[in-house]
Amino acid sequence: MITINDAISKIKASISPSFKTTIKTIEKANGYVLANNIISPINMPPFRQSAMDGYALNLHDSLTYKLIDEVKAGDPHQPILKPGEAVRIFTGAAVPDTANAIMMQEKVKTNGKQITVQHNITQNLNIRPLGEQVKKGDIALKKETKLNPAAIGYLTSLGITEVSVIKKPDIAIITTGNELVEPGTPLKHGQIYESNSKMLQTALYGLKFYNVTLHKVEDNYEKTLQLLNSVIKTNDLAIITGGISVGDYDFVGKALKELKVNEIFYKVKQKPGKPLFFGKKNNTSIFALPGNPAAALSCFYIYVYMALQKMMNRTEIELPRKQAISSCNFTKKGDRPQFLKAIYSEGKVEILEGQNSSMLQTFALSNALVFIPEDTQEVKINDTVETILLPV
Ligand SMILES: Nc1nc2c(c(=O)[nH]1)N[C@H]1C(S)=C(S)[C@@H](COP(=O)(O)OP(=O)(O)OC[C@H]3O[C@@H](n4cnc5c(N)ncnc54)[C@H](O)[C@@H]3O)O[C@H]1N2
Ligand code: MOO
Repeated sequence: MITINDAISKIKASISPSFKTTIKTIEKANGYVLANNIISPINMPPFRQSAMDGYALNLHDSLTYKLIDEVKAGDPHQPILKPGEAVRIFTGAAVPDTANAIMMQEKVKTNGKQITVQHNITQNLNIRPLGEQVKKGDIALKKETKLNPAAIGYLTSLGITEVSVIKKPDIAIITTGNELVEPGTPLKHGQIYESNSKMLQTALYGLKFYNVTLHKVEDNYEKTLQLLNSVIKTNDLAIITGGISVGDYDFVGKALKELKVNEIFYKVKQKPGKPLFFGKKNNTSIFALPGNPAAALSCFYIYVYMALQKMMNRTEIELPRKQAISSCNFTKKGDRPQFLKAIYSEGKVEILEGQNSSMLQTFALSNALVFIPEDTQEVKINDTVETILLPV
């Protein structure tokens, strides 16, 4: 049995960022990481652009100008201004080459075809220069930038419609157990509804991993072997739940051994999630999470989350941790370090009742896990505790 820190270090050391790339249309690229530098195909702005509604001027020594024309946003024409001439102009419109400043209309008095500006102005005032944001041929966004809505807007403003990004992993969720049935079927004695697959799929979707397939297998060694063999070959990540403990019908460990999955660790000194397995075969990472639903989800957030971030080459790979003030007392049973379902708000955290790893009701109310280290037995009101914020 290894420590939590060892387990975390081993996962970090065994997963390298994925270099598989894929092309995404820009509207589907949010959350992806760029596989290459994006070179701007145009200047942005593509022309000298007015930043104000007002008057474009060809500056001269007097404050009075002769109004000769008008340019609206989108107009293609370029009036030619002599010194002392002005054109009416609007925000976003192309500034004529012969104009060298814009005066906002609030600071201009008009009198028919004559206008008077309130004071002298400097060259290029209120003109957004050609290529001010990015120049044609320059790097618009660097390789490894994670795309967000602003990036999608920015790249679209450059006329870009698709991008090459790091492919997100293909993920298989495999649930195991004879007792598991789909909701919709009445339960026979001894059966329960299978819930881990939907729970983990939802957690993955919440993290924007959508290439997820669901598989289930009964407690049968041959079938487990066959299924695991095929999903490991065709996915970047396999998340198995159940069948990893020591019971006579827990076949996952035996099957992984038979398939020559390289065991990186099995069993972590922690509660919940003691029988956690992590291994690799070729480039596929394999987690076998305990079947108990709350244990499976805790392990997902503490370990699988990190593996996913590492695959995506992200810098922040663990969930954020905060020191928080406990609003309740808690006594730990046993010496395993514990992750406790909790509600965090504004620096305070409440450890909830109902921490059993088979129970999800408490988890459903939680937005955090409080970490109690091995050497702490007791938490008292107002003690500071380490709190992991969940992405919920
Ligand atoms: N003799 C020992 N027994 C157990 C130990 C041990 O150290 N010695 N460890 C216990 C701990 S801790 C855990 S956690 C569980 C893990 O067992 P498995 O990973 O083999 O999981 P299962 O036995 O298959 O299932 C456990 C529990 O979870 C329910 N389950 C399983 N899959 C699902 C699912 N997809 N949806 C909903 N519920 C699921 C299953 O029915 C069981 O109740 O082992 C302890 N035993
Ligand atoms: O590790 Mo088990 O998760 O305590 O129920």
